[in-house]
Formats: sequence, structure tokens, C-alpha cells
Amino acid sequence: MEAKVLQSPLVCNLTDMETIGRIPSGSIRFNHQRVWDQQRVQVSICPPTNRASNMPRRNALEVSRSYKNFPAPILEPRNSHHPDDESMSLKNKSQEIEPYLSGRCIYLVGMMGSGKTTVGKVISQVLSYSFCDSDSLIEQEVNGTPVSDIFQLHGEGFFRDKETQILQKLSRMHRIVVSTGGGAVTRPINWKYMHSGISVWLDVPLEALAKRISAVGTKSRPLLHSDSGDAYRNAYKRLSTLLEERSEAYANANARVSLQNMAARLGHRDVTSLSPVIIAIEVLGQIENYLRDEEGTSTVTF
Ligand SMILES: Nc1ncnc2c1ncn2[C@@H]1O[C@H](COP(=O)(O)OP(=O)(O)O)[C@@H](O)[C@H]1O
Ligand SMILES: O=C(O)C1=C[C@@H](OP(=O)(O)O)[C@@H](O)[C@H](O)C1
Repeated sequence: MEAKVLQSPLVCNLTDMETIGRIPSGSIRFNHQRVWDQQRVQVSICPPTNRASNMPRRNALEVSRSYKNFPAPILEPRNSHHPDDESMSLKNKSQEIEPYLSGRCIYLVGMMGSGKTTVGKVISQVLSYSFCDSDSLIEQEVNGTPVSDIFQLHGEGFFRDKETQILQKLSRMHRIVVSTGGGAVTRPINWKYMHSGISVWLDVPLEALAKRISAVGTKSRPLLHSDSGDAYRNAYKRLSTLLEERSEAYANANARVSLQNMAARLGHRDVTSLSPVIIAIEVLGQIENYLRDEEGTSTVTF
């Protein structure tokens, strides 16, 4: 099913998506916070392409592995780099892979605060995809009830059932970037639906997650909420337990973007200076690796 693309804001609802086609992409500009400008990086743009396919061509077997089935990272450190160049790199990378996505949805999975919504919006815009936050769709289904109230009024099981129903509906649609809830990975049936598209795990260190979440507060995230004590320490402790329970489930994703690895490779002291745009480029690059592997194992050639 073709999905409606909303230009700005990129939020959508299932009724909209079931009815309308695409809006052509316009020019793309991204806001960069000052902190993200301080340590700039050069990213690889347009590797040599295969003439027949316009797809960067590498033997799938030559792609080195960094984690389980996930190929090596994309971005390499170079000279200083301007945000406009990052936007250009993002656009180039999206144009390279877009034809090979065949309209498949992109599911971002990862812990609460990993940036699924922030990075997902960047990716949806550059691909002219729609953007959906599965939590928002659940809230719409429950008459606009916020997630925290759904947990309180109906319990987590009810929320998880709604989450599965939403993912089932989304699995029949196309051209959507889906920001999933952090716990969506825990139900095997959800993977059946998410594997209708391409899934990417945003793997963010616990320190960064706890910092981001304690900065915005835990009110909207019932599994982390506590009224007393140090917000950072509480969030860190709870996230740490959840990650231990879930990391195997996250590894079901087709691709993984590790911010820790990115920061190390780009020569950053920690992950805080990795902008959503740089992360989005890496996500698209990892999707490209996945597609290339898929091409390698498929009888169909691009
Ligand atoms: N790359 C980033 N650097 C710094 N802060 C970020 C980054 N990505 C997201 N954030 C912030 O972290 C918080 C959680 O991000 P969000 O996209 O809502 O995560 P999720 O959807 O995975 O729960 C937000 O306040 C957002 O602004
Ligand atoms: O990790 C989880 O179990 C949850 C994550 C939340 O989504 P975000 O990951 O978007 O915060 C939301 O679905 C709910 O609070 C439960």
C-alpha cells in the first residue's frame, strides 16, 4: 500500500496513509546544533558505482564484519566538514539506495532515547518517505491517550497488544520510516511484521541514553519513570536492566548502527557530538550494505 508523505511535520496517521500517494521531495536543509558543529567530519560520498545498477559495487563476501551479521561501518574520518556537505552526503546516499529499497518500510529499533524519532524524521524526509512513530499511532488508537496513561489505565499487556496491531497494519504499507517503541523487539510476532521491511538497530551507549532521557524527563516513558532520586542514575539503572534483557532481540535487526563504534572511528571523544544527520547517513550506509548482501544471496541481479 502506498503511503502519504507529509512534508512538515512528518507525523502521520494510519487513515492518512491508507488513502494518499507521495508528495515529491523538495530541497533539504537541516538544522545543526552548535555542539554538533564543533567536531566536524568528512564523510565518504558516492563510492564508485556499478554502471548497470548505479549501485556501489563490492563483493558481498569482501564486506568485513563488525558485529555478528552486521557489516562494517560506513563513515570514515577525513578533513573538516561543513553541515551543508553532510546534507549533500545524506542526499547522495539516499539517492543511491532509494531505487533498491523498492518502497520497503524502514523500521528503526533501539532503546528509549536512542534517537529513533529524531533520526527517523531525517531519513524519511531525505527519502521522501512518510514518518510514523508507533507510540503516537497507539495513542491515536486509544482516543489520544498518552502512552504513560495507557500503561497506568490498561497495563503494559494492553499497550503491547496495540503495538503488535499497529505493526501488523504498517507491515502492509510502503514508503514509511517507522520509529518503533523501544520494547517492540521483545515479541517475536512483531519481527514477522518488521521483517516485511528493513530494520535498523540504533545502538546507543547507556550513558548517552540516560543523559538524553533525564534531560527531557521520564514522564512520557512509564518504564523509566520515578518521582524521587537522581533522574540520571535511576534512568541508567533501569535502562541497563532493560538492555540486558533485550540486546539479543535488537540483534534481530537487519542492520546495526553503533554510535560507540562511529565515535571511535571518527575520532570523537564520545557519542554526544554525533549529529542526527551523521547518524542518518550511517543508517543509510548500513542499509546499503544490507541490500548489497541481499543482492549477493539473491538470484536476482540489480
Ligand atoms: N544524535 C543526537 N544527539 C543528541 N541528542 C539527541 C540525538 N538524537 C536524539 N537526541 C535527543 O534524545 C532525546 C530522545 O530522542 P528520540 O528521537 O525521541 O528517541 P527515541 O524515539 O528513540 O525514544 C530527544 O530529546 C532528542 O532530541
Ligand atoms: O522501551 C519500552 O518498552 C518503551 C519505549 C517507549 O518508546 P520509545 O522507545 O520511543 O521511548 C514506549 O513504547 C513505551 O514507553 C515502552
